[in-house]
Amino acid sequence: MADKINVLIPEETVDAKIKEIGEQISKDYAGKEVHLICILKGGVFFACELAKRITVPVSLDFMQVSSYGDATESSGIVRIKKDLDDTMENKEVIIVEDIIDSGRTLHYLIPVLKQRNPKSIRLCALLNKPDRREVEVQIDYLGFDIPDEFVIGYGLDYAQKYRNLPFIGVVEPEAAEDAEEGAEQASGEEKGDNVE
Ligand SMILES: O=P(O)(O)OC[C@H]1O[C@H](OP(=O)(O)OP(=O)(O)O)[C@H](O)[C@@H]1O
Ligand code: HPA
Ligand SMILES: [Mg+2]
Repeated sequence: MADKINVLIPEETVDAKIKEIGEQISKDYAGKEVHLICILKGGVFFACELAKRITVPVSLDFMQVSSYGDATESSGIVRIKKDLDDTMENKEVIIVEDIIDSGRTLHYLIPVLKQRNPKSIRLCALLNKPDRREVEVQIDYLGFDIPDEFVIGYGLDYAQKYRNLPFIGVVEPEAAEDAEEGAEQASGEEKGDNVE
C-alpha cells in the first residue's frame, strides 16, 4: 500500500531558502574559499543545491555517518561509515546536514572534525527540530525550524525511501509505525531472534 504523504514545506519555499543561505555564505566568505563537507546520505541533495548558490570558490568532500538505520528513532550510536577523502587542514569548512534532530550525530562529529585542524568550522543545516534536542549543537546557518514530526524528502529518508522528493513532507503516523515495527523485526532477525 502506498504511504500517504503530506507536504510540510513546499519545493518553492525550500529552494528560496537555499538561495538565501547561499547568498549569506557568499557574503560571509567573500575573498575566501569554502570547503563543504556533506554528510551522507541525507545531506547530499541540500549540499548540491547549496553549492550551486555559493559564488565564492567551493570544494566538496563527503563523509557518511549513520545513527538511525531504518528506524525513526536514533540508535544513539554514531558510526563513521565513510571517512573524508581530502585533508581539512587550514580550510574554511562548512558541514552540510539535512537535519539536526536529537543533535547526537553532530555533537559527536564536530569535535572529531575540529581535531583535524581546519582554519574554521561552521555548521549549516536545512532543518532543525528543537523539541527533540538531547545534546547541544550550534547551528550557524539554518533553513527551517520544524515541529517534532518525522520528515522525509530533500535527502531525508524513511527506511531509505523518499529522499528524492523535492519538498519536505511527513508520512502519516500509521504508515510510520508500520515501518518502525518492520525495522525492529528486521534487527531482531539479524540478531538471530525468532521473529514470526
Ligand atoms: O540529530 P540526530 O538525531 O543525530 O539526527 C540527524 C542525523 O540523522 C540522519 O542521518 P541517518 O543516521 O538517518 O543517516 P542518513 O543520512 O544516511 O539517512 C540525518 O541525516 C542526520 O545525519
Ligand atoms: O525526521 C527525520 N526524518 C528522516 N531522517 C531523520 N533523521 C533524523 N531525524 C529525521
Ligand atoms: Mg536516515
